[in-house]
Formats: sequence, C-alpha cells, structure tokens
Amino acid sequence: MAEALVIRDLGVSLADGDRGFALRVPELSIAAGETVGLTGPSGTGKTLLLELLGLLRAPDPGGVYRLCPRDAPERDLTALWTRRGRIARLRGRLFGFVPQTGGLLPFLTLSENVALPQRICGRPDPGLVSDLIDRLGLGPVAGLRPERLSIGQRQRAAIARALAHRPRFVIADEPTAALDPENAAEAMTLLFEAAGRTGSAVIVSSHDLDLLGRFALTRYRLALDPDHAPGRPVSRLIAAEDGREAA
Ligand SMILES: Nc1ncnc2c1ncn2[C@@H]1O[C@H](COP(=O)(O)OP(=O)(O)OP(=O)(O)O)[C@@H](O)[C@H]1O
Repeated sequence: MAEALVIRDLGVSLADGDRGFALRVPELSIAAGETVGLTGPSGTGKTLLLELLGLLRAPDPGGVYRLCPRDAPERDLTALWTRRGRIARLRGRLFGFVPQTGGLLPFLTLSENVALPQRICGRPDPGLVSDLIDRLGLGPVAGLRPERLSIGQRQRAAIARALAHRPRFVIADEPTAALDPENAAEAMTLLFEAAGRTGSAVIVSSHDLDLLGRFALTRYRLALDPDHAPGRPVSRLIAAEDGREAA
C-alpha cells in the first residue's frame, strides 16, 4: 500500500500556568485505506494526537508532517501553518471526522447534515449521500432533525457525514463511547465497511481493546514517560504489536 501520511519527530506542547503537557510522535505512517487503532489511558493525549493528524491543531516547530497525495508531489505541511486558510481547505477536503457524540447541526435534517461536507467542498453527490444513508440503515429517519434521533442513529449519521466527501482519512475520536456494546460493535462495523467503500483510511481511538483488535489492522498506544518533570507529563506514541498490551 502506498503511504498517504508520514509523521516523524512531531510534537505538541501545552502550557497552562505551572501545568504542562507534551505529546511526542517519533514515527507514524498511514497508508492509503489503512485501518489504524489508537489507545492509551485517559489523559495521555489521544484527542490531541487526532487533532494533530486532522490538521485541527498546529504542531510545535520542527518535525515532519508529510502528505503524499495520489496525483501531486509530496509536501511537508509543518511550514504551511502560517497560512491557516490553506490548512482549513486541506482539512475540509482530506479529512472526515466522527466525534464522540455525533456533532450534527441541530437545524439541519439528517440527510442535510450528511450532505454538508460535499457542499463545503463544492462537490455535490446526492447518490453517495443516499447510498451511505441506506447502508447505515438511516433511510426511514433521513428527513428528521438530530433531536428526534436516538444516540445510535446520530452516531451512524456522523459516520455517513464523515465519509460523504470521500475523504482520504476518517478520524474517529472514541466514536462508540456513548453506545452500548451491541450498538458499539454495529457502529464500528458500519464505519469500517463504509470507509472501505470510499477507500478512506480510518484512524480510530478507543478504550475498547477488543473492538480495536477486531477492526484496526495497525495499532498504536500512547504512554506517559516514567521520568517526566513534576506537573509536566510527556506522552509518547508507541507501535503496539498487540493492542491488548495497552492499559
Ligand atoms: N491547555 C492545557 N495545558 C496543559 N495541559 C493540557 C491543556 N489542555 C489539555 N491538557 C492536557 O492534555 C492531556 C491530553 O488530553 P486528551 O484529551 O488529548 O487526552 P485523552 O487521551 O484523549 O483523554 P480521554 O481518554 O480521557 O479522552 C491531558 O492530560 C490534559 O490534562
């Protein structure tokens, strides 16, 4: 599989008075269409890492964040953060996001929510919207606003919305945290099946190691360095041969 995204020696440092937190990513590469699972104890920076990957957060200076487009020269994006408009356009085109609790716009119907990324990218594709809605079992409720949907339906709608513009990467931050085990397994199945159809790579974080083990071919975990300075933890990304080793 061709590489789609390569990160090397990248980091983010946060400071809040005398508290601090640093995330370090020595090496991470994601191939086109790959399925990647991310785990780690609470507070080790899973959300932070997904924000970094999804161009929602600028990295510290230095390091490599290289996109390898299918039909254009590779480019390192670390220097592009001075031009936020270009970062925002790339983010909208290349990434789809599934947040923990749907994140649907309350004043749009389910199908309007799903179609929104296509409208933002200027690439309407009503056929794909209907196809995703049907495959995710949402046909009967497509005309309803989010307040009338169950939590599980909202989460499936968020999956459809994340894939509607055929992004190269889908980033899902604990997408099943609000679901019971049965609905969680179903939502994960649908997420990975739908991403397979649009050819999108999936990067999903979860505390549920069984789910990650079933769906993600490659697994990473975040772990705190044992010898960090007091009040200033440093978390590091580690490749996990077996996702079960993570806490
Ligand atoms: N402005 C800030 N200054 C210092 N530390 C911060 C700041 N914002 C967040 N943090 C710390 O960043 C760390 C990473 O948070 P993050 O939400 O990414 O963890 P997580 O692994 O996703 O946690 P969870 O599993 O509970 O969702 C946390 O320990 C948090 O306290």
